[in-house]
Amino acid sequence: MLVIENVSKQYGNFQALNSIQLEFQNGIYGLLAPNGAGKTTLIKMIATLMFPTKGEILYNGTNIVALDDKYRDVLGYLPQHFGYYKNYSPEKYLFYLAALKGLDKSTAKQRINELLTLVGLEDVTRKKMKKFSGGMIQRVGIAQEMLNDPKVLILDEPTAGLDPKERARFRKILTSLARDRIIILSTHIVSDVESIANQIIMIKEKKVLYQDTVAHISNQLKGMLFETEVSLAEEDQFRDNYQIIGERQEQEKLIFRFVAEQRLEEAWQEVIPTLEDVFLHVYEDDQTLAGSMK
Ligand SMILES: Nc1ncnc2c1ncn2[C@@H]1O[C@H](COP(=O)(O)OP(=O)(O)OP(=O)(O)O)[C@@H](O)[C@H]1O
Repeated sequence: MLVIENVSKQYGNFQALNSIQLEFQNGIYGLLAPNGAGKTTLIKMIATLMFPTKGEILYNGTNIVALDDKYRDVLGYLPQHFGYYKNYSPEKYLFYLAALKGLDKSTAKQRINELLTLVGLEDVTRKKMKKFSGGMIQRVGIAQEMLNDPKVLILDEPTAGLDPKERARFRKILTSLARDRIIILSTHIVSDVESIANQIIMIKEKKVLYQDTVAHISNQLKGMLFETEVSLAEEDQFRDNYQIIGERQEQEKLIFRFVAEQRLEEAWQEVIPTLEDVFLHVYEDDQTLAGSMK
């Protein structure tokens, strides 16, 4: 088990995270927040690339800094951008990394074969990576992180630049890996984690706002989310009165999806809230969201 115990992080005078308290068991955790909320900071501390200003991170009860190499042996970390040799094939690249990690040749051979099959690259093991798509490179990244069979696998915005099909494939691979390890996936894209995460962690104003299941978090807006038709003449007033979460135009009418304390009009249709609705609701006033929606 991994525990983040009252962790704060300060960059000079700037506080990036404040009293973060989290617990991780085996399974997938989606760290979901807009850019700039502190995801990378948190992830770098879990990966021991940075240290908390206050508090500590414990793996099975011991501070990860004290565990040192023993912790790094069970850790896999895929950063936002990872370096690889374009002219290498995945097989050659993984052999090279396996040697650096001290795996013997026959263990490495078997493991690399298994991993390249797991990530669906078995037909291109000897092709140069310079010809690979973004999704294929990310799959090489996962294989690379899995070489030492980590018990804590951390991925920072791993789906950036992937198309929907590649994202779906990525989710499937992670699900297959989550049975016997902790997977922490940071993203600002709700659909990356909505269907696969056992728990979602949302950070707001430098603190943990939620650590809960998708269903429980979505329920936060139960009874408060509606859709209704609004004429163009009523549009401005409606926008002033309610938080609009989504909108579409149908013929001459606008259909708004919005939050209100309770149902005030017969015509309002109550709708079932999704994680995306809660995300948009929670981060509405967050200046960082503007950047993450680009
Ligand atoms: N080395 C640093 N010195 C000063 N401020 C920093 C440093 N690193 C990050 N920050 C600030 O801390 C805040 C959190 O940054 P962080 O990179 O953790 O956010 P994030 O949620 O991961 O966003 P992104 O996805 O854009 O990386 C931001 O306001 C950022 O400007």
